[in-house]
Amino acid sequence: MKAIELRDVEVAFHERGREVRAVRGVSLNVEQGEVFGIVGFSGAGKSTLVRTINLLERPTAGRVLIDGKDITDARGAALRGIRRSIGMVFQGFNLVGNITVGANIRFALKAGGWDLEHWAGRTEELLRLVGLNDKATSYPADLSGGQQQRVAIARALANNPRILLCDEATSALDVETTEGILDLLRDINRTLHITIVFITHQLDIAKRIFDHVAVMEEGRVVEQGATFDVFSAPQHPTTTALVSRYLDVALPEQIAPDLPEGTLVELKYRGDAAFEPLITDIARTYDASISVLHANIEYFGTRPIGVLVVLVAGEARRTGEALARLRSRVLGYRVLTRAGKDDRR
Ligand SMILES: Nc1ncnc2c1ncn2[C@@H]1O[C@H](COP(=O)(O)OP(=O)(O)OP(=O)(O)O)[C@@H](O)[C@H]1O
Repeated sequence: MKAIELRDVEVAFHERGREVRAVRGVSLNVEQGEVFGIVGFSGAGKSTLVRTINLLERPTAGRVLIDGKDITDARGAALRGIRRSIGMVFQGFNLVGNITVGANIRFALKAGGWDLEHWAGRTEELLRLVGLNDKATSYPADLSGGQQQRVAIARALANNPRILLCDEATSALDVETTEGILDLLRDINRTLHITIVFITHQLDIAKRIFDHVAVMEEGRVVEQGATFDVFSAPQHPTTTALVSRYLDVALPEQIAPDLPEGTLVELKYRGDAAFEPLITDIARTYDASISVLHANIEYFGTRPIGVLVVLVAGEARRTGEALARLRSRVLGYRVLTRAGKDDRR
């Protein structure tokens, strides 16, 4: 079942007589219970698009459906109800600084219409869920960035939302803290069955938790699908650029000039296919020498994408045939120059 459906959504801003079309005719479906990612470079329209889901940004055109119900024109009490059923967390945490962690959460409970008698119990329950049971009386400034984001997540979950929107929720955090927050979000997604929409420009986040992903560029969704499929065989130049930035191998320049003669090639392949036998086979068939200089496997969810850098040497014509054969068997093929700079073919 679809938790979120966007149909031909447009958002235009008017700034000093100029129109900015931040979102241009975006249609996408987010299934109930999944983690859906939106990736793209800065200014692509990701935040604006996600803000249409809870109508923080009202579409200029198009429709927004939540659980099959068209909410595009909701106002007043109906709009407040929708906002309560959709939690949101931001890069900058957005906690109120001069009140305690507990008070920040009670704020959300009050807005959600909870009876006073349930506030204490619910606050404790939420803080326990995010692993901060002992922090109710602390102030946000006394917590680490990761802890502050945990409070923001607890607050966003206060009113039992069915959907959680995360806008660059880990971008202000270091790698280890990010991992903790991503694990927490995955747990919340699995145990509470909350659908998550997560914006990021970082592929290492995308590969860890997204089930499906949409790639945005200049207000449009240029590619979408299952995360592994999109990133293992990108179709659009923006996706290719995102993946390349993440997966490309930079050989240390000092070893490159010392390498023996031959062609240096970077290969990308779906890591579930056994690749080593193929290399041995090609080397034997074309009487070429193929040495593996670098091998790396990156997991997207449970599925791997492999990156290899090989040096192919031998008699020129046979080597050319070996390279052509290799190229026909991989997802990505790139000839590297000795200085480590690429020479795209
Ligand atoms: N309130 C606004 N008024 C005018 N223009 C806006 C407004 N909000 C966003 N924009 C413009 O819309 C475009 C998309 O912005 P948006 O923040 O949605 O992109 P983004 O992909 O989330 O970028 P980032 O990753 O940098 O946050 C940008 O050109 C931005 O300047």
